[in-house]
Order: sequence, then C-alpha cells, then structure tokens
Amino acid sequence: MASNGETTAGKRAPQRVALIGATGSIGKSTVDLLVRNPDRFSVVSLAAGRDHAELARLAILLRPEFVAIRDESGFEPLKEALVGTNIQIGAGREAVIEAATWDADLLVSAIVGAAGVEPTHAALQLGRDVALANKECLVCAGAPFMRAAREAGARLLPMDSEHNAIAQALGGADPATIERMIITASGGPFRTWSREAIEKATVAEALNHPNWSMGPKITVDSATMMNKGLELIEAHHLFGVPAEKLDVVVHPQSIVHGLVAFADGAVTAGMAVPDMRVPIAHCLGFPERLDAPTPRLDLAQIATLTFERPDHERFPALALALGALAAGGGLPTVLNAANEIAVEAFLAGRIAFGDIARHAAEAIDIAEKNGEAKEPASVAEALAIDHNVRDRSRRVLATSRL
Ligand SMILES: NC(=O)C1=CN([C@@H]2O[C@H](COP(=O)(O)OP(=O)(O)OC[C@H]3O[C@@H](n4cnc5c(N)ncnc54)[C@H](OP(=O)(O)O)[C@@H]3O)[C@@H](O)[C@H]2O)C=CC1
Ligand SMILES: CC(=O)[C@@H](O)[C@H](O)COP(=O)(O)O
Ligand SMILES: [Mn+2]
Repeated sequence: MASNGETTAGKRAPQRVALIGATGSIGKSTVDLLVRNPDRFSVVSLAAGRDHAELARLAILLRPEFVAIRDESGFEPLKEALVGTNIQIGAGREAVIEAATWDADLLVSAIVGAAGVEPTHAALQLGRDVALANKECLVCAGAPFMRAAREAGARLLPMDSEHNAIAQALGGADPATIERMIITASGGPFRTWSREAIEKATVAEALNHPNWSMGPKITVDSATMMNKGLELIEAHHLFGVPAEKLDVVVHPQSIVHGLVAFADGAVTAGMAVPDMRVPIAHCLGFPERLDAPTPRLDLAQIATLTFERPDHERFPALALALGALAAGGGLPTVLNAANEIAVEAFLAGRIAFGDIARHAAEAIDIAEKNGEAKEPASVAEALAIDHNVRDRSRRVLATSRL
C-alpha cells in the first residue's frame, strides 16, 4: 500500500474500524454510517456488553474478523448464531480488550461508563487513533489517559457532540490561546421544573429527553445535568483548557453545540441538528467529510434560538461536578463512579431522582475524609479509586428502598 493509504492500483484501501459498544445508541448510529460507505470502511472487530442477539445481527451484517461479548454467558448463543461464518468469537473482559486493540486504523469507543476505560486505554497505548464517544474515560482517568495518547502518538477525535463542535469551531487554533470555551446544555426534561418536582421525578420522566435519543445512563445524566459537569471535565482534558475558561450555557433547542471565544471578541460556534450521526460522520471521515444522511439545518424554520444561565440550585449535580473539576486530584474519578452506581440504582427504582446528586456529594465527602481523593498517577490508580468507590456506593445503596 502507498503511504497515502492508496493501494498500488490507485484505489484507496478501506479504513479498518474497530467498534466497541456496538449494540448501543452511538454504536448503532456508527453502524448506520459505516454500512452506507462500504468502499470506505471495513469493520474488523465489534464488542458489546450483554446483548448477544444484537451483536450477532451486527456481525452477520458487517462480517468483522472478531466479535467480543463482555457477559460470558453470551458466548454460547453468539457462537451458535455465527455458525458457518469465519468470525472469531471471544467473551469476557480480556476479549473486549482484544476487540479494542484488534489491528485497525480507528477505534470507535462507545461503551458506556468507566467500563470503557481499560479497552480504550489499551488501544491508545498501541498508538491507535480513537474516536471517543465515551466521556467517562476522561472523567475517571483524564490526565493519565491523555498522557497515554500523547506518548503513543495516538490521535483522539472528540465524538461527544459539544466537544466535536468545539474541535470544529477551533478551526486549528491552539486551545491555549483562546479566551473561553462554552458548551451548551439542553437543560434536559426538567429545565423548567421546580426543585421539589425534580426531586421526585420518575424514571419515565427522566428518560424523556427533549432533543436526543440516547442510552439510559447518559439520558439520566442529562436530566440531572451531571452530563454537563462530566462534559466540562472532558473538555478540560481534551483541549487542555483550565476550569476558569470553561462555561455552560443552557440552549433548549440543541442546535448550537459548542462555542469558542477568541481574544479579539470573535466567537465561532459549531451548529447542527441534534443527530449524533453529524459528529460521528466528522470523526469517521476526518480529515475529509463524509456524506451523511442527516436532516439539514434550516435556521429560518427553527426561527428562534434561546440561551439561559444554568441553575445550580435546581441542578446540584452540575455544581458538584464543577467543584470536582476545580478541586481536581481524584475527585472527578470519585464523582464519576458514585454517579454511575447512583444512576443504576435510580433506574432500578431503588432511589429517588434527587438521591443521585446527594449520593455523589456524600461519596465525595467520604473520599476526601478518608484521603482517597489524591490525583491518580496512572490509569491503573484511577481504576483502583473507581472500583473502591463503586463497591462502597453499591453497599450503601443496596439497602435503599423507595
Ligand atoms: N448516545 C448518545 O447520543 C451519546 C453518548 N455519548 C457517550 O457515549 C457512550 C455510549 O453511550 P450510549 O450509546 O448512549 O449508551 P448505550 O447504553 O446505548 O450503549 C452502551 C454500549 O456499551 C455496551 N457495554 C456496556 N457495558 C459494557 C462492558 N462492560 N463491556 C463492553 N460493552 C459494554 C453496551 O452493550 P449491551 O447493550 O450489549 O449490554 C452497549 O453496546 C457513553 O459514554 C455516553 O456518555 C456521548 C454523546 C452522545
Ligand atoms: C448528544 C450529546 O452529546 C449529549 O451529551 C447531549 O449533550 C445530551 O444532552 P444535554 O445537553 O441535555 O446534556
Ligand atoms: Mn454531549
């Protein structure tokens, strides 16, 4: 193959793509774009958590070389579904890492939660380019994670919509030279609700996001606005911008996703309809542009774009995340782990909506008192803090009953 990716016959070889979190919301949107561009992409590996039936369907559609299922009980049904193919199959934690590090040009990292840290980090260490949807990687292990990418010469392409918009709005400018970086928040389903009503919101109400169709964990994070807090921490690490230069503005239409303000007063913004296939297409095509079948933005039809300041009283999770970002050290790791377990408990009907932020605040207090919140020096140290907090949160919330 020639150095520009073209074969000696002049035709460009398909880009080899590994996709972890294939059965989820980002995974399916990614697959939608990949199957529309069969000459451009070849899917070489897939990984998922538990949904062996959907993983098998995707494997038959995409014909990867390797598929991995985290839940070991999914191995036999997956094997049965793929009889007659030459697709290799693995199950368990190591198999997911194998899928992430499979020989590929690009890894799309779309597992939800800190479960994505190990496989994504393993790929970065090999110098693999990574399109990063999973924001928890950077909240749990930001500094060592970014260091691994730098040291291995791996490129991190931001797939989260706000960060992708900002990467585009930067237009090649050095983030160190900018005045402010602003991410927008839809405000979620409870943007106009009273604090008392938010406190008692049901699972169905929290899952009713006004603009985006996403997996359950991030949808609940949007409702608490923890998602925006996690995204500020994500932006801090991705772009190397200090907390004081980062801001959130509530924008209920989710058309403007991220903005960059420069020293001369100019502001550039990344805009698009709220459809994740826009940032996914940007990452897959980069540095070129893919044709994506997304609805086009028609500003005259939308007519009104509005902006508000976030309300930290009604959305204490945002204030909590801002505090963790400012304090640094291991606090973002603690916050992320406690939030994941609290969201799990809320979705299982064991705690109230208002308990999510309360539990995360308590976890931070305990970690500070116990001296457990020191800066993780490595991804392994970050994961040790994560596991410790997770275990404690599970114990604390196990006995909760509404
Ligand atoms: N959805 C969106 O629009 C956006 C999502 N993101 C981020 O992208 C990530 C994915 O979100 P989303 O697609 O909504 O989430 P989903 O819940 O829809 O999908 C999660 C995926 O992760 C897999 N998974 C879960 N646990 C494991 C594990 N231990 N090992 C391997 N695979 C696992 C699931 O597999 P299975 O279903 O088979 O169990 C599924 O494929 C999150 O970090 C989210 O914050 C960022 C911006 C927008
Ligand atoms: C699509 C995406 O990037 C999500 O993170 C989205 O931003 C969630 O919506 P909120 O703005 O309500 O958190
Ligand atoms: Mn986002």
